[in-house]
Amino acid sequence: MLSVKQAETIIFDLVQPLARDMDTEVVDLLAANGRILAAAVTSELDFPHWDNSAMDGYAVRYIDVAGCSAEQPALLEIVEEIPAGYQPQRSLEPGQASRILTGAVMPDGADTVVMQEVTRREENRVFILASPEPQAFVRHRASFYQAGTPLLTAGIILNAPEIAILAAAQCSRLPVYRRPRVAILSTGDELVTPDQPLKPGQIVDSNQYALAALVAQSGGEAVMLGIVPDEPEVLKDAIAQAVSSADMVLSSGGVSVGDYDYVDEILAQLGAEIHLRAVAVKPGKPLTVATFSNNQHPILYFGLPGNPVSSLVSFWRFVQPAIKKLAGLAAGWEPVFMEARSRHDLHSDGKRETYLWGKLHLVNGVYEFQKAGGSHSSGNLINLAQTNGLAVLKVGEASIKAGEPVQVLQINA
Ligand SMILES: Nc1nc2c(c(=O)[nH]1)N[C@H]1C(S)=C(S)[C@@H](COP(=O)(O)OP(=O)(O)OC[C@H]3O[C@@H](n4cnc5c(N)ncnc54)[C@H](O)[C@@H]3O)O[C@H]1N2
Ligand code: MOO
Ligand SMILES: [Mg+2]
Repeated sequence: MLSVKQAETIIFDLVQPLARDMDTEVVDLLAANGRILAAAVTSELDFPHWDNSAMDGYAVRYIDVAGCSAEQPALLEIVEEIPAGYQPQRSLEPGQASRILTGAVMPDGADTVVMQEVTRREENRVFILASPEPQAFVRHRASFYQAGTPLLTAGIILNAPEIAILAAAQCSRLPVYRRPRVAILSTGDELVTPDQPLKPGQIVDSNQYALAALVAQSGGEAVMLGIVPDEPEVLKDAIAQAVSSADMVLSSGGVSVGDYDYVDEILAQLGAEIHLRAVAVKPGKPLTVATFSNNQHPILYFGLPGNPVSSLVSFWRFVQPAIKKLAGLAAGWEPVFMEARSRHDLHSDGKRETYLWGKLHLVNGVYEFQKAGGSHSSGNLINLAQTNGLAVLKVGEASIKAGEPVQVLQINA
């Protein structure tokens, strides 16, 4: 059986990001929030656009005020008032200053700003009561960004800072990657939808909903294909349809060794290349990963285990990074682990890499891991509520004692 690390390498290497030339759409700035930029952006504007003042005060010539003090103030004549948004009309001559406000354009001749608090105004004259540093409080043109140089690179996620930068650069329509379409189907004769009456022996298809929520959170567009019975011909048609309509397919159930576990067999019949069938991980051991290469873009197929927690853990560990990479994210799509101090003794059988779900708490600057109470059975959904981390016990690591460090995979972040 493959280790988690080996499986991860195989899976992530199989993912080919959407194409920058074809798989994009142009959206308005606000609609770009959370999307992935598909082309590099440069601006023809310098930032700041002009030399301007960082303070409310007086624009001066440094040479006029160097060495002054409260005892021996420099006295300057005020020749103009420059609020933000106003183009200065006067150039400073020796002995002159301009009243200037934060963000306003520096007048010609001035090289330094003196903040209001170290001045005393008398009508159209100002006393400078302390010697500033040369060029104090001047934000120089292009000191933050030079026109024509790279502003934002392709493959980054657009959040509030990037939206602000793009607005400032007057980019109101942007090329972003389209969201990858991820088809989801649930297999099992025992499954019903949440609004169907439950007969004895039946259970509700919760995986479809959990996976759809996770796909959306990961930047994909979930295409919910519903419940497919454990009938090979029906399942075959459903998988074929899923593959032809999406960039990635997720099924849950039917990947173990039971009499009704048909997924692997059908994938083989449909001509898929199967890359792995099981991983030494708990929960989530039966995991089938296959590719269909009959399309322009290879379609990655994940046959997730049916147990509710197993399918989610497989998603968090392997599928989420794959969707983010597929979606065009150039960096930072990998799973995020953080170190925490365990609040409890954690146990595993040491044979498979084991993931225990719980909550990370930040206490005095240190993360602590609180294991969820109740059963850590892969069939128990209930105690997953409000968890945000999966503590990892490596193969051969049968226990981690309370107070010891543990690696925790961040989920639902
Ligand atoms: N003899 C063996 N039996 C099993 C093994 C094994 O190695 N040898 N592995 C076990 C492990 S580990 C897992 S995990 C499960 C995986 O089973 P399948 O992927 O084949 O899933 P199913 O048999 O279809 O269902 C398992 C379980 O999950 C429930 N389920 C299925 N789909 C959904 C859904 N959409 N929403 C909610 N719950 C779902 C299903 O009713 C079953 O209870 O196999 C073990 N067996
Ligand atoms: O590996 Mo299974 O996923 O324990 O339930
Ligand atoms: Mg089964």
